[in-house]
Amino acid sequence: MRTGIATVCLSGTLKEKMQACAIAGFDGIEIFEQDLVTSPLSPEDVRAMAADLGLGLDLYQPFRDFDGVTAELLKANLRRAEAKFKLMSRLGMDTILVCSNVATATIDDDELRASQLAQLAALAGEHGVKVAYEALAWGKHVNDYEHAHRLVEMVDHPNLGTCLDSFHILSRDWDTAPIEDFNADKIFFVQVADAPKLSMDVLSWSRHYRVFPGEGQFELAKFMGHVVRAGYTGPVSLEVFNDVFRQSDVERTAVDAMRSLIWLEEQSAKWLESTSAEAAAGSVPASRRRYPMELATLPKVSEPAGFNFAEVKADDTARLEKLLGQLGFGFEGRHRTKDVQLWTMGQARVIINEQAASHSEPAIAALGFDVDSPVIASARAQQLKAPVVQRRVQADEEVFQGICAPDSTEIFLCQGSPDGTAAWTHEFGEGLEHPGSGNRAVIDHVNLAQPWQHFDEAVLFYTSALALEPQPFAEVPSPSGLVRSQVMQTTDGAVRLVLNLAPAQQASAQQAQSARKSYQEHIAFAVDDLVATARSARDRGLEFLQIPANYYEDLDARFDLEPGFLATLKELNLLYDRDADGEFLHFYTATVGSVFFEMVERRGNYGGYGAPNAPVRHAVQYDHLHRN
Ligand SMILES: O=C(O)c1ccc(O)c(O)c1
Ligand SMILES: [Mg+2]
Repeated sequence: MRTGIATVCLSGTLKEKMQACAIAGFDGIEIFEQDLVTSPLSPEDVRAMAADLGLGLDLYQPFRDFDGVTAELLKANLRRAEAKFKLMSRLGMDTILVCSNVATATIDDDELRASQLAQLAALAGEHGVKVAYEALAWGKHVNDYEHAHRLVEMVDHPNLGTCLDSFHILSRDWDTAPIEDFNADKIFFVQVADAPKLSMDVLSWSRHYRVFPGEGQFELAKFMGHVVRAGYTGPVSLEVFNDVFRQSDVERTAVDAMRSLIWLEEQSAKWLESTSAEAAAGSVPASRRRYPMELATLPKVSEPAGFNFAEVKADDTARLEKLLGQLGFGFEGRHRTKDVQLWTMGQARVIINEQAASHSEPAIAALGFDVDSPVIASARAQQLKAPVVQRRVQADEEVFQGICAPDSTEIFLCQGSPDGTAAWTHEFGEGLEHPGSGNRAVIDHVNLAQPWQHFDEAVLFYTSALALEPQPFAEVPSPSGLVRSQVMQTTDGAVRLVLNLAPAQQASAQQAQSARKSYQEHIAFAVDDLVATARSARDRGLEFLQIPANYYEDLDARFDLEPGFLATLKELNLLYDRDADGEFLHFYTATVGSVFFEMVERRGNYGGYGAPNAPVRHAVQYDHLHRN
């Protein structure tokens, strides 16, 4: 698959964008007119620079408001087009994108449109240029890709084809299956963009909220599958208008973009395989049909089987130790060579890193996941451009495969074991009898704070590298703003990550210096009997997050709880939720540095996180932060 990206996706000057695209490994780019017009580089400079960088200049765009106009306007439009064709010859480019008319079209007549497009194609032919006609979702008369394709077929000129842009097609919910029957020679270009499903006017949605494939909710593998089956072999190019990406670090965004295409390529191959197997079921055995477009695949991984460990950092290590002890964790000792401690409760393993926490580091420094094959999982992540974590290891210590997540949490791919134990724990606590409390517990979920400019990147990272499935996101009200919360989990719920986009902080001078510190992160542990766990923790002096009395009144109103049970919840600062599948009890500890813990009990098949209680938690924590 030939990969591409439009310069409009990125921040910086044309030169910076081109360099970042080359570093990220793109085959080619689309030059957005604005980027050229505002550049000090001459067209010849751009052409030479692209050649030096090994970047193809695959598409010049956009050319607007050409078709369906009066004879007078057509003349002016053809003149305007010819100027661009001449410019393209200096750039060494051969394909231009022409958008369906959104502004100046006054005549809604396919015969007229076809004759005007035919004149454009003839002129383009004289300049060796190919015109890719694209139906914008908000085009005045042409806003459906099949309509654009029909016009191209009517004109039937070798210099006129269509551009398929997934956004314009999927935002309108058009069926993508008819693409398969398109004549591949008439598809000149393919643009891909994903987007969250939003209800707003489609132009605003398109210009501000597009994201890279895998970061939104469109069925892009299916779209691409149809394109591949049509026999298309040209560039597959990202065209993502996004307010955040346009102001983020250019090289980093280009890598995120490249990751999305590598992932999409694999997903498209999978979609093709699964749908051709379906079609062939019962008749000929499913053979892998070959298509003219070669689709690369990645090392295959299945979902992680569980959390292997979580590693936390805080300035006040002693307070962290105290908190874990009060929760019922046992101290398993220090590492033989590193400044870390191991605490366990059942199969929940927490490492306290005693190195001073820097303000730019996340409170949850590392997470270990149980996978079938750490080497294969690591190879996959690296092919998806995940940076590798370098950690010192001694000769006799377990070597972990580590990769770095976008929020700089280190992700370790660990060998899972059938009984849930971990071999590396022997490196801790020489001479110590293992004093773990014997209570059953596992890491239930981990809540990670995401810097606002890397949220979408994180969703794609965990989807593509770790095979977690993004759930529809929620917005949780908190005193400092709405917190966007996105659950990423395995099908069986054994691994659940909650990504939180913290609202911009109204930072005091001190907080501004340590912006990261105001993002809190937490680890939740599941136990069998939450009330008993809470009572023991209280007896050991645990500092619970104090829940306001109003909460319990509201709880009673909503659920009509048995009075004794309600009194127990209130007495122990427990939170409660119930849905059709089961019940959920949980409590939170006070925060140390920027990390806190949660204890949960899931009853029945409750699969959520106590979302209705999240605003209470945020409000109480806010109160604490601003009181101290
Ligand atoms: O928003 C636009 O105007 C616009 C321009 C060019 C494109 O290829 C496109 O998809 C949208
Ligand atoms: Mg487009």
